[in-house]
Amino acid sequence: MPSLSEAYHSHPVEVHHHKHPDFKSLQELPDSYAWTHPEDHALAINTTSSNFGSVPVIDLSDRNATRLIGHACRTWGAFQVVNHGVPLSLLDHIQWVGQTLFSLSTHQKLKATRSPDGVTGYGLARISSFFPKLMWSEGFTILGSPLEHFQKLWPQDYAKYCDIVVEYDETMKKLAGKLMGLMLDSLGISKEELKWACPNKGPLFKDTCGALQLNSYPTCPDPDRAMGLAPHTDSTLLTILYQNNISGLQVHRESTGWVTVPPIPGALVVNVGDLFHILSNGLYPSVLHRVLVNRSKQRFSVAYLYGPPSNVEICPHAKLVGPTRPALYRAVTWNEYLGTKAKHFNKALSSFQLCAPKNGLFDVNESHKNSVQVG
Ligand SMILES: C=C1C[C@]23C[C@H]1CC[C@H]2[C@@]12CCC[C@@](C)(C(=O)O1)[C@H]2[C@@H]3C(=O)O
Ligand SMILES: O=C(O)CCC(=O)C(=O)O
Ligand SMILES: [Fe+2]
Repeated sequence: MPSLSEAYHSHPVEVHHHKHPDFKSLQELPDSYAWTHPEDHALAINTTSSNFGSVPVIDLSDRNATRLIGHACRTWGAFQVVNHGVPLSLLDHIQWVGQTLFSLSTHQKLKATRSPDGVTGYGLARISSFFPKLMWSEGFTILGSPLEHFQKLWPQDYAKYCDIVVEYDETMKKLAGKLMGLMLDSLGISKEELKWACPNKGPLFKDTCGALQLNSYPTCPDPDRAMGLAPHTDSTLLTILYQNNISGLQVHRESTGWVTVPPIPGALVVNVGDLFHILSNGLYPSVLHRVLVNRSKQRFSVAYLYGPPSNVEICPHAKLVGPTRPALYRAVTWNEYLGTKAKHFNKALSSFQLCAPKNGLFDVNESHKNSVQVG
């Protein structure tokens, strides 16, 4: 069974780590990081508005939680959760791990560099190659045990950092299973109706895969022209995001444009990912999001990227497919999806489309041909 760590073997993602700057030493924004240019509207960073409210905040102990989650997924593709049961101390601890990691010297961090065909380790945003400008951030991806990398970063005291990551991973996995159940429930699908969710032995959703992404957005000398993390959707079923108390995350909504997701102490942000989009047959669209940076405060976040067991094919659920609503996507495993994302980035989802919603039917091969390869 190919594991997630092999997702990029067929499509190595070349990111030029040697260009990695020491952000702190830069007094001015280098041109390679400047996303706005008077003649280049395509790269405009403008936040359209933020007077229209933001993503719903849902109390998981509310008896209407399922309905509220359904509404949030349909209309925003994202929501915040409170009363989620994750101890605040654990959120503090994982933030401490991230902050300690990113404040190591560049030389030290590069010892744990992510390889082009690997998933884990330190590096610039993997999606960098699809954009003409660099992003003002650094990241660290963890899959399973962080031991190997952490031993390189902290030869003496890696164990205490590992313990926190393992606890965070386990806690997020449980919460993700719960959220997955609620999201399915809101579509009228019980867990028993999703075969892979119910293994013969052990708890529901026990064989799922998860990755942790630690992100740091250093203070920036010219934040209005910089981009922390460029617009993207996550290639997951769902993503649980912890952000520190510095705002920067924005979600895109057709009707309003870019909307800030304000940090709420102790709350977690949940994003619908591309695989849930497929599973829901397009009813819960994956949310486009990005991160802006600021001049005076370092921003920090941790994403738990949640997906199905690696051998499972995700397809539109039978209950959501019928004569008036054909299956919009073909079946795909998480590995195949990540490989396609690495190659086609924001064209990945439509490359699995079976019928174009507006222009009627067209064949899958057509859609493959049409997907543009950038970078
Ligand atoms: C399991 C995943 C999901 C990944 C790839 C791999 C590990 C890291 C994830 C992210 C995290 C940052 C944004 C993103 C777009 C990126 O560049 O790396 C994500 C990507 C995806 O959701 O496609
Ligand atoms: O930093 C954030 O708030 C968002 C990070 C993100 O989108 C990701 O890691 O996929
Ligand atoms: Fe994301």
